[in-house]
Amino acid sequence: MATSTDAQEFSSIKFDYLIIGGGTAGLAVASRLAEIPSLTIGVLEAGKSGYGDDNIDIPAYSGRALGGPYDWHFQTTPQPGLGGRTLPWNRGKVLGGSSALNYMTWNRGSKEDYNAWEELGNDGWGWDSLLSERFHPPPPSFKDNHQASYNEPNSFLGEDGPINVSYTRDFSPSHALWHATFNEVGVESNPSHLDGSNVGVWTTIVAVNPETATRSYATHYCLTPPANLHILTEALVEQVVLDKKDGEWAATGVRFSQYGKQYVASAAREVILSAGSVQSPQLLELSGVGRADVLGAAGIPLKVESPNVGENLQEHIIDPKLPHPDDLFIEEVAATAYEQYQREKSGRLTVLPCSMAYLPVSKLAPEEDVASLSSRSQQLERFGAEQTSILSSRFDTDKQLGQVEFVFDLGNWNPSFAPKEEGKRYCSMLLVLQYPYSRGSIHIDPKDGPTADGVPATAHQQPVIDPQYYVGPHGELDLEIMLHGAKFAQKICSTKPLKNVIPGPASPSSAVVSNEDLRGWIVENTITDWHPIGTCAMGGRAGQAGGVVDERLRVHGVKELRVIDASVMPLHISAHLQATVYAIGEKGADMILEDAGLRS
Ligand SMILES: Cc1cc2nc3c(=O)[nH]c(=O)nc-3n(C[C@H](O)[C@H](O)[C@H](O)COP(=O)(O)OP(=O)(O)OC[C@H]3O[C@@H](n4cnc5c(N)ncnc54)[C@H](O)[C@@H]3O)c2cc1C
Repeated sequence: MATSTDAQEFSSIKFDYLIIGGGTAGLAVASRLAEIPSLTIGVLEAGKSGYGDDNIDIPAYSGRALGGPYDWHFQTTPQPGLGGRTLPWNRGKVLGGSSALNYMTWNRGSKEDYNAWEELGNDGWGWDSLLSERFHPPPPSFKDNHQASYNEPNSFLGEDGPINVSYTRDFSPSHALWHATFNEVGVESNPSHLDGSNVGVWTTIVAVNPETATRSYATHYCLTPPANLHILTEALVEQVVLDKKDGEWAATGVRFSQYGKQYVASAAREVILSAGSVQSPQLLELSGVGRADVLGAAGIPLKVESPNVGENLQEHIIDPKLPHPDDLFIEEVAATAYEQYQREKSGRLTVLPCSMAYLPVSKLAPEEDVASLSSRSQQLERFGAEQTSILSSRFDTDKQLGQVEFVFDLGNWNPSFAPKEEGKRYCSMLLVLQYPYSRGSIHIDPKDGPTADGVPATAHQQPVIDPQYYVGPHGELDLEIMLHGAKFAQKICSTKPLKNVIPGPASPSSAVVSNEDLRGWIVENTITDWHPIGTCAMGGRAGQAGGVVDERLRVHGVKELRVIDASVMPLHISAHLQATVYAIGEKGADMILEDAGLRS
């Protein structure tokens, strides 16, 4: 893996394009731009390379890197809607970014999710094949044994590309019960869940290369970088350098620090911000682009007033339910599992959560409740006519969109749950809200500056992350949808064949019966799904009044500066994010090359 930590040498290079953040989108952009040999590309990544580390590579070890040296260790502010709790918000501080930390699930939203972005005036962002993966089909017997089905021959899966996706080699014993249980309550298996509608029950594919049985992630875009691609690690970008060109602000480079020393690197063509949904808005604000009140309070001189920087934060949220498992677990012998993994690339260490189902609220709640939720969604004032119409149409029964996701996994996913019985093991039924109404924000913290000496807030400090979970009329709607989801999850856990191995509820306990109690349990147990978006959103027709970047991802009010990462999504999608983020990276790189006249 050819990266460098030589900041002195890096800052002496004359770059055409500089990319801030060597994460999921950033490395996709960098490697695509570097395909043009006449261009010189630089990437600055705050973390180290974790290439070859078992805690990143081995599928069943996913989760181990959370809270360790590859994590930014972010936290939300105390959330009134969660009883005052703060939530840890893990993000990857490592080459590959959050794609090195995630749980490897690989899926897409429904067709309507992307079409909604286009309907807002972001031309070119509708559902049209954006394939960035190389799919490895399983053998036919495997498909039947594990209900691992995808649509042939018209599958919307890539056949080329640096990211490899496949079915896991082995499955948890619980997966054999998953489809049948949903089928029993009338939910059909969906063999084409990647082709534009994810509604139904299915077996997910994952970002794992089956030949090596290891995680396939953004670093694989740049394993052997060409000579014109320079990747500097352990370099924290502190600011985008903005200079006046022909009377307008333009990005000309970045200021960064490494091991306590300050440097500048310059870009002749463009700077690209790919620091993710938490730090792309932070860096815009630190560079003088954002809300006047936020920048003023933190001591940052305002260059471009942009009211939506850091606003519009949307997050998927999880409620982990924990039924008692009976005989699902097989005895774990760690050393044997590791040996088997090394020898055969199979066994327990290749297992990931794969049991998925996405359902519309109309499958979870009585008709009158769905009508009431739809009507409440139309009365929300915040979103404007276009967004309100898109959001409320998600309750239409003919649309069949996956408003709530259900995932089953062995193990305790609930950090608030302390098992009462020593040695007792649990499994988790996760329910995940896909189209949240709650809107939060991420901003630089006025507490961090200006100090008494006039030093403003810096990139070394954590921004204020305030997702506003379950707050106000928007949040109440989210809570109601989660309530219906939680009841449905209880129904699934008490339906055969899953019921046969779950003797009874653990959390919520059997004492939690009324809606009121269940709402209380949701408030106490909701955690992040690590899917923040929207903080530098595409504004569509509304322009800067509706977002931060235009549909070609150019920052409003600043020339030669783009944002390319999860933060540009204007509305949430019903899916895990990485496939879409890679697609944003690939599409963003195409746009850069087209706009520079380097590709038609
Ligand atoms: C724990 C976890 C589990 C997840 N599970 C799944 C899953 O199973 N499936 C799925 O599809 N999605 C999952 N996701 C979501 C998905 O991984 C992310 O949405 C996606 O990777 C975000 O990509 P990004 O390019 O926007 O940001 P990132 O990949 O986070 O990249 C941002 C990069 O910028 C760097 N950076 C930030 N600030 C600076 C700075 N000032 N200077 C220099 N560098 C900087 C960061 O270190 C990082 O490398 C998960 C995410 C997490 C964290």
